[in-house]
Amino acid sequence: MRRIHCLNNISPLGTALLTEGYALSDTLEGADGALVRSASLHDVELPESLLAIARAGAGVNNIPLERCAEAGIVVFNTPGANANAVKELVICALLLGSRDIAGGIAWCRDNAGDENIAKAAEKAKKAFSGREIAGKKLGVIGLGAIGAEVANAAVGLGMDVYGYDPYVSVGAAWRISSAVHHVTNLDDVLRVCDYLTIHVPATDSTKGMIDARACSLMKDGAVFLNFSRDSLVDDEAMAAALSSGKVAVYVTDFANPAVMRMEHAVVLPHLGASTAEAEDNCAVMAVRELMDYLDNGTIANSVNYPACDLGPVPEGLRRVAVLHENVPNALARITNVFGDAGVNIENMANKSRGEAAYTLLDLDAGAAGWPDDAIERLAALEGVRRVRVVK
Ligand SMILES: NC(=O)c1ccc[n+]([C@@H]2O[C@H](COP(=O)([O-])OP(=O)(O)OC[C@H]3O[C@@H](n4cnc5c(N)ncnc54)[C@H](O)[C@@H]3O)[C@@H](O)[C@H]2O)c1
Ligand SMILES: O=C(O)CC[C@@H](O)C(=O)O
Repeated sequence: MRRIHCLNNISPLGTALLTEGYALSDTLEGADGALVRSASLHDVELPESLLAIARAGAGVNNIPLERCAEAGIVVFNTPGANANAVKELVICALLLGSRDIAGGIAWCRDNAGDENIAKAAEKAKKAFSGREIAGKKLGVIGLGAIGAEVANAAVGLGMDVYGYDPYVSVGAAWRISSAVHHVTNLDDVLRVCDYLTIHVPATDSTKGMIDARACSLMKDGAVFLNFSRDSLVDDEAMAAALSSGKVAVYVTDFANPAVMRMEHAVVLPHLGASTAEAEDNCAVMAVRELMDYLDNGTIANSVNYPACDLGPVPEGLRRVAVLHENVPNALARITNVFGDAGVNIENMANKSRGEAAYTLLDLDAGAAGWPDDAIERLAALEGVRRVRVVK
């Protein structure tokens, strides 16, 4: 029985896909796989039993990717599965940053007991007037699953869109409307746009990307949207930019004590992916990735190991999966273990990604029989992180 532990609430549409041979487990201890959303695993001890973690979502900054890779734990995410949900909220945020909708709603609530509220509203409304987004310039920083959708939707709303992403994938580039201006320098986007929205992952290199210098380059009265992660924006710099009027409104999906003190910040409690549809999509994709890895050794959409796929295990063969370091001679050492034992390698795949590598072998032991010590010998090889008989 394979045991799966959910570290957050995961849509039942996903967990219902767990077939015979799988069971949900109440604890991480003893689990083969884990499903997670935003729970932080940085300070969590990961049990020896754990083979894989699937993040039902895009951002993986809550998971210690390197520690997992070294321990032979494959981490997956679900690219694009919640992009539409985030795009829709970003469009809403563009409007929240343009019209004082939040102020207007608060005024109505505050005057709920006034019998003459209709008349009073006509007088009060000038305090909440705004501007239209059509015809304005929008800068989209990061053109992956979400950024590309935001850029295209904004074009549809009549905005003049500028996109910046030095690492854009070919697939994402194909999805971007030809009306989006391609900008190769972040400073240029910051300088020309009335609205800016950031859709890059939170990593060491993107931390504080929107700092005092970036804010100083923005147009006076720019509107900045952050639906990626709070670490991308230097809170002190943003507070100063809001106080001086450099930034008119900061709409962020990430509540923290610093942003709660900022005047002109519109703060949401991480609602970007909180739709039934996105939660279902992410859960279904995460469970499928986890099961395909546990059942067949297939890796698709991992963020710490290379993609690798030999399909379902052929009848009569034994599949062995080896997670190892990407070092010279690793493959020869692995295949020698079976050559020495007279086991035929019927099919094989070997892929690498940075310092990590993965080898899948479909084996036929034939008349010689399965060598009892093969797994121990593989596990003892230099640079091998984990060996598993998949089937
Ligand atoms: N608010 C929410 O609920 C919510 C939901 C989903 C995702 N997110 C956040 O949004 C981020 C983006 O999600 P996605 O699905 O679009 O991911 P994605 O991987 O499809 O896209 C990220 C893009 O950022 C680009 N990029 C990386 N570094 C960059 C840099 N320095 N400058 C410009 N571009 C850079 C990459 O090339 C890639 O195209 C996630 O990492 C996550 O943190 C938040
Ligand atoms: O699970 C969530 O609610 C948020 C997910 C989101 O931040 C993501 O990175 O996909």
